[in-house]
Amino acid sequence: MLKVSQIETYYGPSQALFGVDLSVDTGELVALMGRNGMGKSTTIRSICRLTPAKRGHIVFDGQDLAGLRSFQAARLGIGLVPEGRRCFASLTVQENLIATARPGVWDYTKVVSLFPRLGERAGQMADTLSGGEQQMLAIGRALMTNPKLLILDEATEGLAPVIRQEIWAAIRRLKDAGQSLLVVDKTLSELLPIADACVILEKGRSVWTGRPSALSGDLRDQYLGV
Ligand SMILES: Nc1ncnc2c1ncn2[C@@H]1O[C@H](COP(=O)(O)OP(=O)(O)OP(=O)(O)O)[C@@H](O)[C@H]1O
Repeated sequence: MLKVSQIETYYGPSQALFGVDLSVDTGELVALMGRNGMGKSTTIRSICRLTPAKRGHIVFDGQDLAGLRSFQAARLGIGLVPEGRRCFASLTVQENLIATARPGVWDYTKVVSLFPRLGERAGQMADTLSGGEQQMLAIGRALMTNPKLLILDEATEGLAPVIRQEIWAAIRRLKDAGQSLLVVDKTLSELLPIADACVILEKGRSVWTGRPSALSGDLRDQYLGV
């Protein structure tokens, strides 16, 4: 479904990615890992065409993304839950969800059944929600676009344990339903058991790809600092 080959990405003159390879097959959950500042968010921004790669190729669902704008990548079926959530503050929960709706299996009723709290808060403005509720809204909003691939960037960061559990339960349900997922998250104890493959980034390069079961203690020490 997604094949990223040797991408190199810059912020102005400053190079952040020096050659990242990764792929996500249909129905797979791929964990994108690495310490702080190693290039995970930049890889995601490159895939979504928010910070386009200068070199290398990204092919999604058979189409090369070169030259596309970010909204066009979204239209092809790449759904992003960005770091920091970015809900529409001046819209209600229901309006946030309906604003991005596109036809498919995910609709308002289904999103609210995944996150009942969103249904309870349907008429509330997004900026009055707790951080955890905003995160659920960000995931729900991405699902409303009916993405072929859903990308989650640190979706459980900084949340209370009980809320994190709700979000992990939702991610597991999505995976069980066959949703293709690319996930960045530091909670490896939750992420690894549901990942089909892991890609480790180090200084803007993909340095290891494999099954979670092959991720040895030495690799974790060397690249993840855990
Ligand atoms: N807007 C920006 N302008 C300039 N450099 C940036 C910008 N955003 C990120 N970088 C740099 O790009 C590199 C990769 O950062 P990136 O945010 O992709 O890493 P990350 O693995 O997602 O880290 P974290 O886990 O801290 O979010 C870092 O050296 C970072 O300082």
